[in-house]
Amino acid sequence: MAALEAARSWAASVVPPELAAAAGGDPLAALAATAAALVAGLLIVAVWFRSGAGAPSKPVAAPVRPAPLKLEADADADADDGRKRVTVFFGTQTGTAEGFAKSMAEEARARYEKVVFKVVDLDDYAQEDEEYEEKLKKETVVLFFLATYGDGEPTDNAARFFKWFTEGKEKEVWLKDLKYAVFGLGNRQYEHFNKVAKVVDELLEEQGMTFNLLVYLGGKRLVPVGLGDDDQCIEDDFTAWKELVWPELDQLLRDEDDTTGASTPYTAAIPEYRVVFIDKSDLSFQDRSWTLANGTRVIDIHHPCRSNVSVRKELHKPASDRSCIHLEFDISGTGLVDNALVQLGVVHSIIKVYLCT
Ligand SMILES: Cc1cc2nc3c(=O)[nH]c(=O)nc-3n(C[C@H](O)[C@H](O)[C@H](O)COP(=O)(O)O)c2cc1C
Repeated sequence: MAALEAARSWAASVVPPELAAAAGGDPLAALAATAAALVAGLLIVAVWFRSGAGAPSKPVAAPVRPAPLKLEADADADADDGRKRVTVFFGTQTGTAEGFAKSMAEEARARYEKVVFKVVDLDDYAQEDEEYEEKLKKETVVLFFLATYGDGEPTDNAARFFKWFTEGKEKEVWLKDLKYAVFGLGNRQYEHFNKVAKVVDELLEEQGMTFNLLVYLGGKRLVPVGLGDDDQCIEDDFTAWKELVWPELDQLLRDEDDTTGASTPYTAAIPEYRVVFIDKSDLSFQDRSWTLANGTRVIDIHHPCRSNVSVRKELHKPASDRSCIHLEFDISGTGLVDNALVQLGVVHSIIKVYLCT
């Protein structure tokens, strides 16, 4: 008891009277409460530091392209079951080429149900340089989607392949059977527009040529290199290039008993259009649109409106026996789009159509 009294009188000398009053007038109780609060505070600080929240902030790493997801349809892509196979490679920095490669493969799977399409990051294709040759020898049809960066450089994930492919030894013998098509992703504002795609396309063609000339006649390059330009609309470039590729793939991938035909789910989903060529002087076609009593103009299949063709380009070379015409219709002023919104850039007044045979 004497010790307790001694402690209480020492506490009274160190604890401020207001604090002792808050603890019911007992300076020892006030001191105990203060010590408990201090210990609890220290514990909270210790836990906070352990959790890392109090650690000095680390430098933020540069964003890294997320690892590509393995597509479900790729799961059986390596199985040797006698099915035809197409490998779709991509070299990308910000994902556009990867997106195009996946979209192409997805559409192709619907067109050619019996064929295996595999989408591959060029970096993942081979761990060692020698593996590129080993694996490419087994390919029969490949599609490349390659972006160009910097001073005409490949993307990070295509750099190792590009170095090996451009600096490596002669490849003509094993390239002889490889059918290929290259789509480049670039921007015309840069000096080396689509350089990587152009180089890969040319090397593939050149390196197999000697052998091709000797052994058989037949192009290895399925279509001219696609030069996607994101200064304009790169999606349109991709669409136009695809229209050239499908007829070539039809020849390579369709079996004789294949009934899916070119009218695959993709084309079936597109509404049918009737193309009517009219003479400028034919006044009966001048205007069949119909205006309601309230002034609303009706435009439908029975009441078509005229629009001007602002662009007409044949995408095939003159030597080709096929045709793919890129048409652009300017529908401003037809009432199909609001001109004010067109002026603001909210909607487009150009409709692009590809007429291909
Ligand atoms: C920093 C930078 C450098 C680029 N350099 C080139 C170039 O030299 N040549 C070219 O054609 N395009 C160049 N481009 C355009 C890209 O290739 C184009 O945006 C492409 O669509 C990107 O594809 P990705 O998203 O698959 O990486 C460059 C773009 C950036 C941002």
